[in-house]
Amino acid sequence: MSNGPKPDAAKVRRDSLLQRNMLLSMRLNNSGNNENQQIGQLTSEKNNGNWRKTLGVPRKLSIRSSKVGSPITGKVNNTTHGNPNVNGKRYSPQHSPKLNLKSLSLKDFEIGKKLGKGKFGRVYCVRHKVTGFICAMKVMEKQEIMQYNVQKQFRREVEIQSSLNHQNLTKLYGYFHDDKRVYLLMEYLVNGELYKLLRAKGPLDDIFASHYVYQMADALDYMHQRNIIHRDVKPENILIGFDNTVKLTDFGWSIINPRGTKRKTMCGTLDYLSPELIASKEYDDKVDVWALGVLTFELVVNSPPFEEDSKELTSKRIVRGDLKFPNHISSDAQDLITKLLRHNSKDRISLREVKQHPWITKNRPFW
Ligand SMILES: Nc1ncnc2c1ncn2[C@@H]1O[C@H](COP(=O)(O)OP(=O)(O)OP(=O)(O)O)[C@@H](O)[C@H]1O
Repeated sequence: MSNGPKPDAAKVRRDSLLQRNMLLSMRLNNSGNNENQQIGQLTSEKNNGNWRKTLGVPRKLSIRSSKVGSPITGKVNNTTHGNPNVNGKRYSPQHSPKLNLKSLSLKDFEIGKKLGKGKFGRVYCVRHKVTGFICAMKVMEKQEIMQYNVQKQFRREVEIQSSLNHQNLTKLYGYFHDDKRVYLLMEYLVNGELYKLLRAKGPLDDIFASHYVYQMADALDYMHQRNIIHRDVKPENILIGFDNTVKLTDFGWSIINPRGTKRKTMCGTLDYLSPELIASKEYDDKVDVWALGVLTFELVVNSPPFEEDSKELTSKRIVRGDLKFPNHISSDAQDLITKLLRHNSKDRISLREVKQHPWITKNRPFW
C-alpha cells in the first residue's frame, strides 16, 4: 500500500461529515422500525438487468447447515482510518471489536441506510448495538438462494472472502443466519462504487487512476499468490473507502486455481473478458491481468476499450485486440495498458511489474 500524503483539512472535514451523515441516516432509517420488517420490505424488490452484468450461469449459492461463520476476533483500534462508533472510538476496518458470531442475530443490530442491492440480496449499513461497531450487512433470502440453486457458489464466496486479509480487499468478518435469511457482515466502504464515481466524475487523471490501479494490482497479486482468481474485476466491484483507498469486492466468481492448472468456466463481464475467455479456451489468473488492463483504460478514458453497440462486435474487437487510444492518454498509460492487454496471456505484464511501471512510479509522489 502507498504511504500517500496526509489528507488535507477539507478532506478530513468531508470524511467526518460523512461519518456524521452515516450515523444520522442510520438513526433516521431506524426510527420506530422493526429490523425484520424493514429488511423484509426491501428485499422483495426485483433486480433490473443491464449491459454490464456478470455473465455465466446463475450464481451458485448455498447455505451451511451450521449456524455461524468464522468468529470475529480483533481489537479496538484508535487509528484515524476506521469505522466510527458512537462512543467516539474507532475500529480499524481490518479489526472489528470482539463480537461473538455464535450468538449474533438480527436484533443485535440497528439497521441503517440501504447501500445497494445485488442479484441475491440487499446491503445495509448496520451498527452493532452493544459495541457500536459499524459495518455493512448483506442480507440474502434463503428461498432465493435455493430457488437459483446457488448454494455451492455462495459457500465458496464466503470461504474465499473470509480467508483473505489485504488492505485492498473488502473484509468479510463472518456471517449468521435465521430461518429466512443469511446475513454477511462486511467492512463498510463509505464512498461507494468506483463505477458511480466514474459515471459522475470520470475520466480520472493519471494521479488518481494510477493510485487505484496500483492498489488493484497489489490486491490481485496477493490473491494470485494464494492461487485465487477473482474473475470479475470491474469498477462495479471496486468500493472506495477513506483517503482514496479502493477495495475489490464481490468474490462470487472467485475460484481457487492451483498453480499450473487451467479453468474453463465462462464467466465475467463482457467488456472485461479476455480473448481466451471469449474463445472458451482454458485460462488461468492472467484473465485478471487482462481485466486490470480494461479497468486502467476505463479509468483514464471513461469507457471500456472494446465497447461496441452489440455483444458480437465487442467480442470481435477483443479477439482482434483492436485497441485504440484517444489522443489525450499519456504515453506511459498507453504503454502499461498495451502490456496488460496482450492477446497471448503469457505475454502479459506481471502484477509485480505493474507496480513498478513508470506510469505508477512517476505518479506515486502525488498520491
Ligand atoms: N461493504 C460494502 N460497503 C459499502 N457498500 C457496499 C458494500 N458491499 C456492497 N455495497 C453496495 O451494495 C451494492 C450491492 O452489493 P452486492 O454485493 O449485493 O451486489 P453486487 O456486487 O452489486 O451484485 P452481485 O449480485 O452481482 O454480486 C453494491 O453495488 C454497493 O454499492
